[in-house]
Amino acid sequence: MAEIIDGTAVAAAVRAEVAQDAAAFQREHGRRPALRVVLVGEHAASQSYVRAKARAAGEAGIDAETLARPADLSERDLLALIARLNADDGVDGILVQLPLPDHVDEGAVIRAVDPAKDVDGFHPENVGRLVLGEPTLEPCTPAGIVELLRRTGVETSGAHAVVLGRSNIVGKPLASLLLRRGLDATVTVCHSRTRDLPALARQADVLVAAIGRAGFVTADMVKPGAAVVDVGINRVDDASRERGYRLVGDVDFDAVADVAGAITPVPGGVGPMTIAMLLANTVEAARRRAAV
Ligand SMILES: Nc1nc(=O)c2c([nH]1)NC[C@@H]1CN(c3ccc(C(=O)N[C@@H](CCC(=O)O)C(=O)O)cc3)C=[N+]21
Ligand SMILES: [Mg+2]
Repeated sequence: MAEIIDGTAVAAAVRAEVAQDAAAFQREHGRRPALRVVLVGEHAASQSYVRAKARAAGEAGIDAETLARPADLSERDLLALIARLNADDGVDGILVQLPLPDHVDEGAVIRAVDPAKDVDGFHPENVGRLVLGEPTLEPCTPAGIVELLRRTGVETSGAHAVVLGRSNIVGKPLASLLLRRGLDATVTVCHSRTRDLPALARQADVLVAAIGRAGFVTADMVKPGAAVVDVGINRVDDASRERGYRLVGDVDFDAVADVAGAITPVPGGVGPMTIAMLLANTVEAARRRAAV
Protein backbone atom coordinates (compact mmCIF):
# COMPACT_ATOMS: atom_id res chain seq x y z
CA MET A 1 0.00 0.00 0.00
CA ALA A 2 1.41 3.36 -1.11
CA GLU A 3 2.20 6.31 1.11
CA ILE A 4 -0.56 8.85 0.45
CA ILE A 5 1.07 12.24 -0.07
CA ASP A 6 -0.88 14.89 1.82
CA GLY A 7 -0.86 17.90 -0.50
CA THR A 8 -3.11 19.88 1.81
CA ALA A 9 -0.63 19.55 4.68
CA VAL A 10 2.41 20.37 2.54
CA ALA A 11 0.55 23.34 1.05
CA ALA A 12 -0.26 24.57 4.56
CA ALA A 13 3.45 24.47 5.42
CA VAL A 14 4.33 26.42 2.26
CA ARG A 15 1.57 28.94 2.96
CA ALA A 16 2.85 29.50 6.51
CA GLU A 17 6.32 30.24 5.11
CA VAL A 18 4.84 32.58 2.51
CA ALA A 19 2.92 34.40 5.26
CA GLN A 20 6.21 35.02 7.09
CA ASP A 21 7.82 36.29 3.90
CA ALA A 22 4.83 38.54 3.20
CA ALA A 23 5.01 39.96 6.73
CA ALA A 24 8.74 40.63 6.31
CA PHE A 25 8.02 42.37 3.00
CA GLN A 26 5.43 44.55 4.68
CA ARG A 27 7.86 45.51 7.47
CA GLU A 28 10.53 46.43 4.94
CA HIS A 29 8.37 48.20 2.39
CA GLY A 30 5.37 49.48 4.30
CA ARG A 31 2.86 47.69 2.12
CA ARG A 32 1.64 44.16 1.50
CA PRO A 33 2.52 42.22 -1.66
CA ALA A 34 -0.42 42.75 -4.01
CA LEU A 35 -2.13 40.22 -6.30
CA ARG A 36 -4.84 41.00 -8.83
CA VAL A 37 -6.87 38.11 -10.24
CA VAL A 38 -8.80 38.79 -13.42
CA LEU A 39 -11.87 36.63 -13.99
CA VAL A 40 -13.80 36.96 -17.25
CA GLY A 41 -17.22 35.35 -17.44
CA GLU A 42 -19.09 33.00 -15.17
CA HIS A 43 -17.37 29.61 -15.64
CA ALA A 44 -18.43 27.83 -12.42
CA ALA A 45 -15.15 26.00 -11.72
CA SER A 46 -13.16 29.18 -12.44
CA GLN A 47 -15.27 31.14 -9.98
CA SER A 48 -14.59 28.63 -7.23
CA TYR A 49 -10.83 28.44 -7.99
CA VAL A 50 -10.57 32.22 -7.99
CA ARG A 51 -12.40 32.45 -4.66
CA ALA A 52 -10.01 29.88 -3.18
CA LYS A 53 -6.98 31.80 -4.50
CA ALA A 54 -8.18 35.14 -3.12
CA ARG A 55 -8.99 33.65 0.27
CA ALA A 56 -5.62 31.91 0.56
CA ALA A 57 -3.83 35.09 -0.49
CA GLY A 58 -5.63 37.13 2.17
CA GLU A 59 -4.75 34.55 4.82
CA ALA A 60 -1.07 34.83 3.85
CA GLY A 61 -1.05 38.61 4.27
CA ILE A 62 -1.23 39.35 0.56
CA ASP A 63 -3.45 42.20 -0.61
CA ALA A 64 -5.66 40.28 -3.05
CA GLU A 65 -8.44 41.63 -5.23
CA THR A 66 -10.51 39.84 -7.84
CA LEU A 67 -11.51 41.88 -10.88
CA ALA A 68 -14.59 40.14 -12.29
CA ARG A 69 -15.73 41.13 -15.76
CA PRO A 70 -18.66 39.93 -17.93
CA ALA A 71 -18.16 37.13 -20.47
CA ASP A 72 -18.70 39.56 -23.36
CA LEU A 73 -15.77 41.79 -22.35
CA SER A 74 -13.89 42.61 -25.55
CA GLU A 75 -10.28 41.54 -26.00
CA ARG A 76 -9.44 45.23 -26.35
CA ASP A 77 -10.96 46.07 -22.96
CA LEU A 78 -9.25 43.10 -21.34
CA LEU A 79 -5.89 44.21 -22.75
CA ALA A 80 -6.58 47.73 -21.47
CA LEU A 81 -7.29 46.35 -17.99
CA ILE A 82 -4.01 44.40 -18.05
CA ALA A 83 -2.15 47.54 -19.22
CA ARG A 84 -3.57 49.43 -16.26
CA LEU A 85 -2.43 46.69 -13.82
CA ASN A 86 1.01 46.58 -15.49
CA ALA A 87 1.36 50.34 -14.98
CA ASP A 88 0.20 50.26 -11.35
CA ASP A 89 3.31 50.24 -9.16
CA GLY A 90 1.27 48.92 -6.23
CA VAL A 91 0.44 45.70 -8.10
CA ASP A 92 3.03 42.89 -7.90
CA GLY A 93 1.21 39.91 -9.38
CA ILE A 94 -1.36 39.56 -12.16
CA LEU A 95 -3.24 36.34 -12.84
CA VAL A 96 -5.75 36.09 -15.68
CA GLN A 97 -7.84 33.03 -14.94
CA LEU A 98 -8.06 30.56 -17.82
CA PRO A 99 -9.95 29.48 -19.84
CA LEU A 100 -10.97 32.78 -21.43
CA PRO A 101 -14.08 33.15 -23.61
CA ASP A 102 -13.65 31.98 -27.23
CA HIS A 103 -13.61 35.50 -28.70
CA VAL A 104 -10.44 36.34 -26.74
CA ASP A 105 -6.98 35.27 -27.96
CA GLU A 106 -5.42 33.69 -24.86
CA GLY A 107 -1.91 33.97 -26.26
CA ALA A 108 -2.30 37.71 -26.80
CA VAL A 109 -3.54 38.13 -23.22
CA ILE A 110 -0.69 36.06 -21.76
CA ARG A 111 1.87 38.12 -23.74
CA ALA A 112 0.27 41.36 -22.52
CA VAL A 113 1.08 40.68 -18.84
CA ASP A 114 4.32 42.29 -17.63
CA PRO A 115 6.70 39.31 -17.24
CA ALA A 116 7.80 40.73 -13.86
CA LYS A 117 4.19 40.43 -12.63
CA ASP A 118 3.40 37.12 -14.38
CA VAL A 119 2.75 34.98 -11.29
CA ASP A 120 1.35 32.21 -13.53
CA GLY A 121 4.72 31.94 -15.29
CA PHE A 122 2.94 31.68 -18.66
CA HIS A 123 4.57 34.61 -20.51
CA PRO A 124 6.95 33.44 -23.30
CA GLU A 125 9.82 35.35 -21.66
CA ASN A 126 9.33 33.41 -18.42
CA VAL A 127 8.83 30.12 -20.26
CA GLY A 128 12.11 30.79 -22.08
CA ARG A 129 13.91 31.45 -18.81
CA LEU A 130 12.47 28.25 -17.37
CA VAL A 131 13.73 26.17 -20.29
CA LEU A 132 17.16 27.87 -20.02
CA GLY A 133 17.33 27.05 -16.30
CA GLU A 134 17.41 30.75 -15.34
CA PRO A 135 15.62 32.10 -12.26
CA THR A 136 12.04 33.03 -13.13
CA LEU A 137 8.45 32.96 -11.91
CA GLU A 138 7.65 29.27 -12.35
CA PRO A 139 4.20 28.03 -13.40
CA CYS A 140 2.27 27.19 -10.24
CA THR A 141 1.18 23.61 -10.89
CA PRO A 142 4.59 22.29 -12.08
CA ALA A 143 6.35 24.21 -9.29
CA GLY A 144 3.86 22.77 -6.79
CA ILE A 145 4.53 19.23 -8.01
CA VAL A 146 8.29 19.70 -7.67
CA GLU A 147 7.88 21.18 -4.18
CA LEU A 148 5.62 18.29 -3.18
CA LEU A 149 8.18 15.73 -4.37
CA ARG A 150 11.01 17.60 -2.65
CA ARG A 151 9.22 17.91 0.68
CA THR A 152 8.12 14.29 0.72
CA GLY A 153 11.62 13.06 -0.08
CA VAL A 154 10.95 11.58 -3.52
CA GLU A 155 14.31 11.23 -5.29
CA THR A 156 14.35 12.71 -8.81
CA SER A 157 18.09 12.68 -9.54
CA GLY A 158 18.76 10.02 -12.15
CA ALA A 159 15.15 8.85 -11.89
CA HIS A 160 13.01 8.26 -14.95
CA ALA A 161 10.12 10.73 -14.79
CA VAL A 162 7.30 10.03 -17.24
CA VAL A 163 4.90 12.92 -17.77
CA LEU A 164 1.56 12.09 -19.36
CA GLY A 165 0.29 15.21 -21.13
CA ARG A 166 2.06 17.96 -23.10
CA SER A 167 0.09 21.06 -22.15
CA ASN A 168 1.73 24.47 -21.89
CA ILE A 169 0.40 24.76 -18.33
CA VAL A 170 1.60 21.44 -16.88
CA GLY A 171 3.36 18.86 -19.07
CA LYS A 172 5.87 21.00 -20.96
CA PRO A 173 6.97 23.27 -18.09
CA LEU A 174 7.10 20.32 -15.67
CA ALA A 175 9.40 18.46 -18.07
CA SER A 176 11.69 21.52 -18.15
CA LEU A 177 11.74 21.77 -14.35
CA LEU A 178 12.48 18.08 -13.81
CA LEU A 179 15.38 18.29 -16.27
CA ARG A 180 17.02 21.19 -14.47
CA ARG A 181 20.27 20.85 -12.60
CA GLY A 182 19.44 19.90 -9.02
CA LEU A 183 16.40 17.84 -9.98
CA ASP A 184 18.25 15.91 -12.71
CA ALA A 185 15.51 13.55 -13.82
CA THR A 186 15.49 11.72 -17.12
CA VAL A 187 12.21 12.89 -18.62
CA THR A 188 9.82 11.30 -21.08
CA VAL A 189 6.73 13.24 -22.15
CA CYS A 190 3.83 11.17 -23.49
CA HIS A 191 0.67 12.34 -25.27
CA SER A 192 -2.28 11.12 -27.29
CA ARG A 193 -0.11 10.05 -30.25
CA THR A 194 2.48 8.22 -28.15
CA ARG A 195 2.96 4.60 -29.26
CA ASP A 196 2.49 2.09 -26.42
CA LEU A 197 2.10 4.67 -23.67
CA PRO A 198 1.46 1.99 -21.00
CA ALA A 199 4.89 0.44 -21.66
CA LEU A 200 6.58 3.83 -21.15
CA ALA A 201 4.50 4.59 -18.06
CA ARG A 202 5.59 1.25 -16.56
CA GLN A 203 9.23 2.40 -16.76
CA ALA A 204 8.56 5.46 -14.61
CA ASP A 205 10.08 5.94 -11.18
CA VAL A 206 8.01 9.14 -11.03
CA LEU A 207 4.78 9.06 -13.03
CA VAL A 208 2.82 12.29 -13.51
CA ALA A 209 -0.69 12.15 -14.96
CA ALA A 210 -1.90 15.44 -16.51
CA ILE A 211 -4.22 14.40 -19.32
CA GLY A 212 -7.67 15.24 -18.03
CA ARG A 213 -9.29 11.81 -18.29
CA ALA A 214 -10.77 10.24 -15.19
CA GLY A 215 -9.12 6.96 -14.21
CA PHE A 216 -6.78 6.92 -17.26
CA VAL A 217 -3.82 5.50 -15.32
CA THR A 218 -4.56 1.92 -14.29
CA ALA A 219 -2.56 -0.34 -11.97
CA ASP A 220 -0.97 -2.28 -14.87
CA MET A 221 0.64 0.99 -16.06
CA VAL A 222 2.56 1.54 -12.81
CA LYS A 223 5.90 0.09 -11.77
CA PRO A 224 5.76 -1.28 -8.21
CA GLY A 225 7.11 1.33 -5.80
CA ALA A 226 6.80 4.27 -8.22
CA ALA A 227 5.75 7.74 -7.04
CA VAL A 228 2.51 8.69 -8.79
CA VAL A 229 1.42 12.33 -9.07
CA ASP A 230 -2.16 12.94 -10.15
CA VAL A 231 -2.79 16.38 -11.69
CA GLY A 232 -6.25 15.57 -13.07
CA ILE A 233 -9.32 17.35 -11.73
CA ASN A 234 -12.32 15.62 -13.29
CA ARG A 235 -15.92 16.05 -12.20
CA VAL A 236 -17.95 12.85 -12.29
CA ASP A 237 -21.69 12.80 -11.60
CA ASP A 238 -22.51 11.57 -8.11
CA ALA A 239 -26.07 11.94 -6.90
CA SER A 240 -25.02 11.01 -3.35
CA ARG A 241 -23.00 14.25 -3.08
CA GLU A 242 -24.53 17.58 -2.16
CA ARG A 243 -22.91 19.26 -5.19
CA GLY A 244 -24.13 16.45 -7.49
CA TYR A 245 -20.59 15.48 -8.50
CA ARG A 246 -17.31 14.39 -7.01
CA LEU A 247 -13.75 15.11 -8.07
CA VAL A 248 -11.52 12.33 -9.35
CA GLY A 249 -8.04 12.46 -10.81
CA ASP A 250 -6.53 10.90 -13.92
CA VAL A 251 -5.40 7.92 -11.82
CA ASP A 252 -7.50 4.92 -10.80
CA PHE A 253 -6.58 5.70 -7.21
CA ASP A 254 -7.57 2.57 -5.23
CA ALA A 255 -5.99 0.09 -7.64
CA VAL A 256 -2.84 2.16 -8.26
CA ALA A 257 -2.34 2.76 -4.52
CA ASP A 258 -1.83 -1.00 -4.13
CA VAL A 259 1.13 -0.91 -6.53
CA ALA A 260 2.73 2.53 -6.13
CA GLY A 261 5.23 3.53 -3.44
CA ALA A 262 3.63 6.94 -3.00
CA ILE A 263 0.61 8.63 -4.55
CA THR A 264 -1.10 12.02 -4.49
CA PRO A 265 -4.88 12.01 -3.95
CA VAL A 266 -7.54 14.13 -5.69
CA PRO A 267 -8.70 16.28 -4.03
CA GLY A 268 -5.99 17.14 -1.52
CA GLY A 269 -2.89 16.55 -3.65
CA VAL A 270 -1.55 18.84 -6.37
CA GLY A 271 -4.48 21.32 -6.33
CA PRO A 272 -3.68 22.89 -2.95
CA MET A 273 0.01 23.11 -3.96
CA THR A 274 -0.94 25.10 -7.08
CA ILE A 275 -2.53 27.74 -4.88
CA ALA A 276 0.38 27.76 -2.41
CA MET A 277 2.87 28.36 -5.23
CA LEU A 278 0.76 31.23 -6.58
CA LEU A 279 1.14 32.92 -3.20
CA ALA A 280 4.88 32.19 -3.15
CA ASN A 281 5.23 33.68 -6.66
CA THR A 282 3.36 36.80 -5.61
CA VAL A 283 5.75 37.49 -2.73
CA GLU A 284 8.71 36.61 -4.98
CA ALA A 285 7.48 39.05 -7.64
CA ALA A 286 7.04 41.76 -4.98
CA ARG A 287 10.59 41.19 -3.70
CA ARG A 288 12.16 41.32 -7.13
CA ARG A 289 10.20 44.40 -8.14
CA ALA A 290 11.22 46.16 -4.92
CA ALA A 291 14.87 45.27 -5.51
CA VAL A 292 15.20 47.00 -8.90
N1 LIG B 1 -4.40 31.53 -15.06
C1 LIG B 1 -4.67 30.37 -14.46
N2 LIG B 1 -3.83 29.89 -13.54
C2 LIG B 1 -4.08 28.71 -12.91
O1 LIG B 1 -3.29 28.27 -12.05
C3 LIG B 1 -5.27 28.00 -13.26
C4 LIG B 1 -6.11 28.54 -14.23
N3 LIG B 1 -5.79 29.72 -14.83
N4 LIG B 1 -7.24 27.89 -14.60
C5 LIG B 1 -7.64 26.67 -14.00
C6 LIG B 1 -6.47 25.89 -13.43
C7 LIG B 1 -6.87 24.89 -12.38
N5 LIG B 1 -6.27 25.33 -11.14
C8 LIG B 1 -6.50 24.75 -9.91
C9 LIG B 1 -6.11 25.32 -8.72
C10 LIG B 1 -6.43 24.75 -7.51
C11 LIG B 1 -7.16 23.59 -7.44
C12 LIG B 1 -7.52 23.02 -6.13
O2 LIG B 1 -7.22 23.57 -5.09
N6 LIG B 1 -8.21 21.88 -6.10
C13 LIG B 1 -8.68 21.24 -4.88
C14 LIG B 1 -10.15 20.89 -4.96
C15 LIG B 1 -11.00 22.08 -5.31
C16 LIG B 1 -12.48 21.72 -5.40
O3 LIG B 1 -13.01 21.12 -4.46
O4 LIG B 1 -13.09 22.05 -6.45
C17 LIG B 1 -7.92 19.95 -4.65
O5 LIG B 1 -7.44 19.38 -5.65
O6 LIG B 1 -7.86 19.49 -3.52
C18 LIG B 1 -7.53 23.00 -8.61
C19 LIG B 1 -7.21 23.56 -9.84
C20 LIG B 1 -5.56 26.47 -11.38
N7 LIG B 1 -5.62 26.80 -12.65
MG1 LIG C 1 -1.57 29.29 -11.26
